[in-house]
Amino acid sequence: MDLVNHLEGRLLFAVPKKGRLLQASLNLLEGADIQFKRENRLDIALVKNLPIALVFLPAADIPTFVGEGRVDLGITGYDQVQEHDAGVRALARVRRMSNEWDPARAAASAKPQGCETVMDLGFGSCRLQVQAPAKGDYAEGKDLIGKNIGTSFVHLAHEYFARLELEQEGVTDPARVEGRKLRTKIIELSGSVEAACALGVADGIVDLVESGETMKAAGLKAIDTVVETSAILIKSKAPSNPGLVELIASRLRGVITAQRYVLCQYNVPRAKLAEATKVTPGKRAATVTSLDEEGWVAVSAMVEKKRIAPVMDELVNVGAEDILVLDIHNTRSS
Ligand SMILES: Nc1ncnc2c1ncn2[C@@H]1O[C@H](COP(=O)(O)OP(=O)(O)OP(=O)(O)O)[C@@H](O)[C@H]1O
Ligand SMILES: O=P(O)(O)OC[C@H]1O[C@H](OP(=O)(O)OP(=O)(O)O)[C@H](O)[C@@H]1O
Repeated sequence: MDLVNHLEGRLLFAVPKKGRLLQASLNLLEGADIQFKRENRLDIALVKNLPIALVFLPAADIPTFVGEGRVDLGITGYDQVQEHDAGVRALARVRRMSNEWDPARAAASAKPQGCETVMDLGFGSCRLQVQAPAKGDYAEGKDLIGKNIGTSFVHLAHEYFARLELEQEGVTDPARVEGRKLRTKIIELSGSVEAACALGVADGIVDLVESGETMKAAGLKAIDTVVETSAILIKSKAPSNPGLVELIASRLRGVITAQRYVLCQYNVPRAKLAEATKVTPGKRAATVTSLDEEGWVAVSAMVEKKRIAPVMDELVNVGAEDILVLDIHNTRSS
């Protein structure tokens, strides 16, 4: 089937085609019952049960497609959106300074540009950090001013060092950051950035750190954080079907909540109810029902998965009995 000719009337939804965000994104789509079959090597898949087409793109390109309004929705890292936005600021500055810049024409091409964050998706958490050799003398970002910096995040690295250089010169005007000609040399690398210091290409790097294992193995240490990031859902400023965007967002929110929470049920003497519901206040409020046994009630409340063990300990101390913890398959709320 010629998929490109079947996109008419469908909401375009960009999903990372590989890398760290791929599997968690696919799990989320499955949880939201977005059904599709991706043919081998094809980067477009039609959703069977909704008027959506999934477009599989590199995470780094998704903010561009969504920001230009070519794709309605996308899953990518917050770091990638920040890098894209820093690139747009740099380009705008170059245009303003060249003859190409025509404010009237820019205002006339009025299609809203840029993307908006719909929600945090709760996975892909890591930090974009400035790193230097663990055994070297560089202890802070400013020690790397004037040095060689390897990174895939060239625009964020440029802005970071532009700020430091201006600070060192005592300049406080933030407008001078964009497009500043740097004394620091930013070297663009597309992967395995950590190798750059050991191989003499760079004095320091700006790259992502999650567990810190890659950084440690390369003999590096983090000396500053540029951006804290996690996966986010973004939408274009003028999506083709805002109602469908809302529906997808609501389904994804339901899946994420279900992944984060468990349902805790227990019986407790009515006299201890106030104490017990302080331990499990629920998302909005705990559900309390009377038991056949005089003086006892049953309580059920959602509890964050990561807190469930101490919560159960506290419930036992309060006098709760028959404590059950149940997985939540899916949730929905307005
Ligand atoms: N170690 C990590 N832990 C958690 N999230 C990460 C990690 N590394 C990257 N990410 C997130 O995943 C996004 C995509 O990174 P990833 O390295 O998977 O990209 P990729 O599309 O495979 O590109 P590349 O070919 O450059 O590696 C990053 O922008 C970041 O938001
Ligand atoms: O702190 P850690 O848990 O070790 O993770 C950090 C590494 O993960 C990412 O790279 P990835 O493995 O995705 O490959 P890449 O270098 O090709 O981008 C990132 O660029 C770091 O290299």
